[in-house]
Amino acid sequence: MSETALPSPNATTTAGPLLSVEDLHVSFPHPTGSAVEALRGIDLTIARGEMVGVVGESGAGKTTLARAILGMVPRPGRVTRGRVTFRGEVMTELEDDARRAILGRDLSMIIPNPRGELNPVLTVGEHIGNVLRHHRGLDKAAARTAALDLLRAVAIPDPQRRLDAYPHELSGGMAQRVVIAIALACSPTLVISDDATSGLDVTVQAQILDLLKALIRANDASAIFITRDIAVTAHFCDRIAVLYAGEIVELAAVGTFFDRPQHPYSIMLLAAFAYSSELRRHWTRPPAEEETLPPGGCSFAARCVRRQQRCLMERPALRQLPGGSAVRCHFPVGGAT
Ligand SMILES: Nc1ncnc2c1ncn2[C@@H]1O[C@H](COP(=O)(O)OP(=O)(O)OP(=O)(O)O)[C@@H](O)[C@H]1O
Repeated sequence: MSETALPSPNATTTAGPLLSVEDLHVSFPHPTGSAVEALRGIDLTIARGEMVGVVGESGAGKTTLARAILGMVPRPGRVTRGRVTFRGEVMTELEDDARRAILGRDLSMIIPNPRGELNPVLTVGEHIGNVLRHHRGLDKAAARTAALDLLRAVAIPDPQRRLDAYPHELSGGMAQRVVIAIALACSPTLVISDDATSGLDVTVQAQILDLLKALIRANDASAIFITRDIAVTAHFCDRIAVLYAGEIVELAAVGTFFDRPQHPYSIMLLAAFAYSSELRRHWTRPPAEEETLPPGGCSFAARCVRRQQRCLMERPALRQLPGGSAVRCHFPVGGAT
C-alpha cells in the first residue's frame, strides 16, 4: 500500500449533498431554569469531496454542531428543531443501533487529546483491528494486516513495532496519527475533525493536518474541519462557515472569505490573527463598551463596531450574496444590503 492509499470508499447511495443540516436548534437546560441555546438555526450542506472549515471562538457551538451531526448531543442537551441528513439518513431521528452502524464506518470524528480517548489496556493494533472487525467483518489476521497498512498510510514511524504498542508508549503526534488511522479505517465518506491537532506543537500540527487532508482527498471523502485557528481553514478548506453564538454569521468560499470578509465578526476574528494592532483596534470594541443589549436584535450587536439602531431591534437573517456566499448582517462590510 502506498503512503496515502486506503481501502476504497464506501459506495454512496444517494444523489444531492452528502450532508444537509437544516434549521438545526440544540439547547442545554441550565440549573437556573433558562436553557442555553447552543445552536440557533444552523443551515449547512456539504458536497461530496468538499472540505468545509467551521470557525468561531470558544462557546460558539462548534463541538455541539459536530455532535448533532453524529446524532450524539450529550444529555440533557437535545435537538429542539431541525434535522441533519447524511446520505439520505436522518441522523437526528435514527435509533442507536442504526446510528452505530454508520458511525466509524461512513462518518467518523477525530478529536483532540487522543491519548485520553485511547483505551490504555489495548494495543494500537487492537484499537484499529476492532474497528475493522466490527465494520468490515475482517478476521483477526486480516485486521492486523490492514491495521499495519493504515499505520503506514498515516506515516507513523516504525509501524510494525507500533502495532503492539500501548497508548502510553506513544508521543502526542503518534497518538494523533493512530486516532486518524482509526477514523479512516473504514474509508468514511465524511470525516469531522474537531480541533484535532490542538495541543500538539506547531510543526507536528502542520504535518498532521497535511497528512489528514491528503488521506481525505485520496479517498474522495468530505471533511468538516472545526477549529479556533482561522489560518487552518485557509490551508485546508474549500469553504468556511463562521459560527457566532450558535448561528452561522458568514459562509463563503475560502478565497472569497479571505479577500472580502463581509461580517464584522469575521473581520474581528481575522484581525485577531493579523500582525497589525491598528487593525485589531479598529475592529474591536473595548470590553468596557460591550454592553448587554436587549434580546431580539443581532447576537453580535454588543461587540460590533458597526452596529446601528436596526441591529438592536431586528435579528438579521442569513442572506445569500452573489457568488454563493451568505452573511447574517444588516450592514455587511462589503455593503451588500
Ligand atoms: N454538555 C453540556 N451541558 C451544558 N451546556 C453545554 C454542554 N455542551 C455545550 N454546552 C454549551 O453550549 C454552548 C456551545 O458549546 P460548544 O462546546 O459547542 O462550543 P465550542 O464552539 O465547541 O467551544 P470550544 O471551542 O471551547 O470547544 C456553550 O454555551 C456551552 O456552555
